[in-house]
Amino acid sequence: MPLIAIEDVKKRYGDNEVLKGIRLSVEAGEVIAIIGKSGSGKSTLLRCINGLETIDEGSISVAGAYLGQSELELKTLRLKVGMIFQQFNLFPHLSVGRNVMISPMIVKGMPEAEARELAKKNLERVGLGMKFDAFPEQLSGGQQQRVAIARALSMQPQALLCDEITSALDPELVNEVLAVVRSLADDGMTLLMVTHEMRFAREVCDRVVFMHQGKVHEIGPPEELFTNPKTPELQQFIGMTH
Ligand SMILES: Nc1ncnc2c1ncn2[C@@H]1O[C@H](COP(=O)(O)OP(=O)(O)OP(=O)(O)O)[C@@H](O)[C@H]1O
Repeated sequence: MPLIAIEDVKKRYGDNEVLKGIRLSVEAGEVIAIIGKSGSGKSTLLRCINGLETIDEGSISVAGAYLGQSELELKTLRLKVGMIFQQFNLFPHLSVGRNVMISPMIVKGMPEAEARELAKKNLERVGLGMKFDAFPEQLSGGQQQRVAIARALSMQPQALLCDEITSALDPELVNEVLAVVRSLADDGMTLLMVTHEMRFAREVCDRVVFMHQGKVHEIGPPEELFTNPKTPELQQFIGMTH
């Protein structure tokens, strides 16, 4: 059974059908890049998987739990799936360590000492063990995004959804964040990434999903999609990104 099963998902905003029947199965440990033009529905798909948006038709399940409409089901789902955004959204008035500790304490009722140990471990995992007591404004954008990754990891998710997590960074800071994502992939984390980093998609991802007008237009291993795109839409998209 796949870790994430997306079946015939449709999503509308008013008359605008943004997702037009998405089917996608993600196995545990898979790393998937989602690419496509602006407006093709990439972010909406991630937000639906995390339960930030409701779906109009179809079903989404994560580790056997279905994304239903009830608050309890939503909460269960959100505990299984972490999400990282383009903006880091750290609490400016809390130390880095507290930023990472706060969700497990509040959402899971984890005792403070345990949350502190977990935060230390996850900050070390993203190379920021020494920044535990620093404040977000004292960090570079790349470091802040790595804190956001540590914060997502502190919820011990079964999958991480990354929505253009390097797009707000200066070019010289992109690689340090991608290196952390690469190490998570090496450790077996299931990752779904909306990304414009085609080289990263090629090197790190097991499969690439090309979305076009609310549908999965092409899907396959990166070497296949990038070297031998089947549709004119993907050929054009690849041409644009080179
Ligand atoms: N909250 C919303 N209300 C109304 N329409 C929305 C909303 N969110 C997204 N849309 C519309 O849904 C479509 C898909 O948007 P989405 O952000 O998923 O695309 P995307 O492929 O992620 O694009 P980008 O690469 O620009 O982020 C767009 O036409 C957008 O205007």
